[in-house]
Amino acid sequence: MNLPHQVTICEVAPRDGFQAEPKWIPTEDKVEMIRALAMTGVSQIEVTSFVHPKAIPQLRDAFEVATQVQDLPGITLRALVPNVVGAKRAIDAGIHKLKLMLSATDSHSLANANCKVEEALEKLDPVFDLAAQNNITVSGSISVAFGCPYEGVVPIDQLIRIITRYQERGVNEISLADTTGMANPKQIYEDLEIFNQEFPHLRFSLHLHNTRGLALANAFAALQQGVTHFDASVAGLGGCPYAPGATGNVATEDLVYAFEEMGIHTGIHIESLLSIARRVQKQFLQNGESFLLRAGTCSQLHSKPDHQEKLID
Ligand SMILES: CC(C)(COP(=O)([O-])OP(=O)([O-])OC[C@H]1O[C@@H](n2cnc3c(N)ncnc32)[C@H](O)[C@@H]1OP(=O)([O-])[O-])[C@@H](O)C(=O)NCCC(=O)NCCSC(=O)C[C@@](C)(O)CC(=O)[O-]
Repeated sequence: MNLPHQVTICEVAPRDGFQAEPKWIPTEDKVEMIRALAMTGVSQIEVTSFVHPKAIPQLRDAFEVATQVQDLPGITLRALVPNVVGAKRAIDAGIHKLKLMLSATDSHSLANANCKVEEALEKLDPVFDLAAQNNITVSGSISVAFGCPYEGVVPIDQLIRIITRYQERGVNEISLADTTGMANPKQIYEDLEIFNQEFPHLRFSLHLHNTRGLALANAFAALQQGVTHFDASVAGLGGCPYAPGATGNVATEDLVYAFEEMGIHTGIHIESLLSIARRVQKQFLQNGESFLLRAGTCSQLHSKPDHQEKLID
């Protein structure tokens, strides 16, 4: 089977994972978690979002968080931005890569960004110019790309229209988001086949939520279409508060484990990640799911049973 040998995973727990957490997480705890994640071998972390503090009160310390993690070596610091106000703050805070917030449907866009898709796209226009002036990388994104909790199936033409707009603005990478876990592997495979044909020079990445347990299968389908960039969230934290029924992202440890077992290199140390996941699970409320937290890795099963160890002692 023709699969990539290496993938890049962007850890999104500090943004997607925390954004809907109702209890205030002190800035120093957020910074500490980002620092711990940076030690796992991950190369990109979405550290926060620069959105309106009334929309996401938990991330109102975005500037402080971003400025306090500037010293992390070799880590691309990414932040989600919905418009030029957020982009300017993100750049001032030292963010390396902007991920643009955009929905595929008017209903989700109205709920999430207070305007329809066309207007949201227009609001992104000055972001491209600002990013270019500051030499900052921009990644496009499309929420509810594989199904919308308000409108159901999203016509492929609508996705192609949005991707075309991104391409016209010089975007090279587009993150396709399955916001409420409505995608299935066949759909992911077939949609990506079309996008790869229509946009051979664009890189598509996947942002999967595990709402219906299909995230790993969807990731596998994407691999078969050559996708090498994925988002994931430690302990499976996450969910968009403006998408009814949203639950956590695919757990980073599950994705890393699945890839590494297939011989696909992630660069991420699974045991370090699992120790963070255990802490996260204890510390935060979450609606995510992590199979590895429950079952451990297969190599953990190879340790001797208790009674044997006693006999040996
Ligand atoms: C988009 C807006 C800002 C529109 O909100 P709005 O009220 O329509 O904004 P506006 O442009 O009319 O401006 C109103 C005021 O807000 C200010 N403002 C304007 N922009 C910003 C900003 N960036 N940061 C701080 N302040 C801002 C602006 O300066 C102005 O201030 P005033 O002049 O009245 O004093 C708002 O609806 C918003 O912040 N939405 C964010 C919602 C959100 O964060 N959702 C979760 C993330 S998306 C997600 O989870 C999906 C994803 C990415 O993970 C992928 C997936 O799974 O689908």
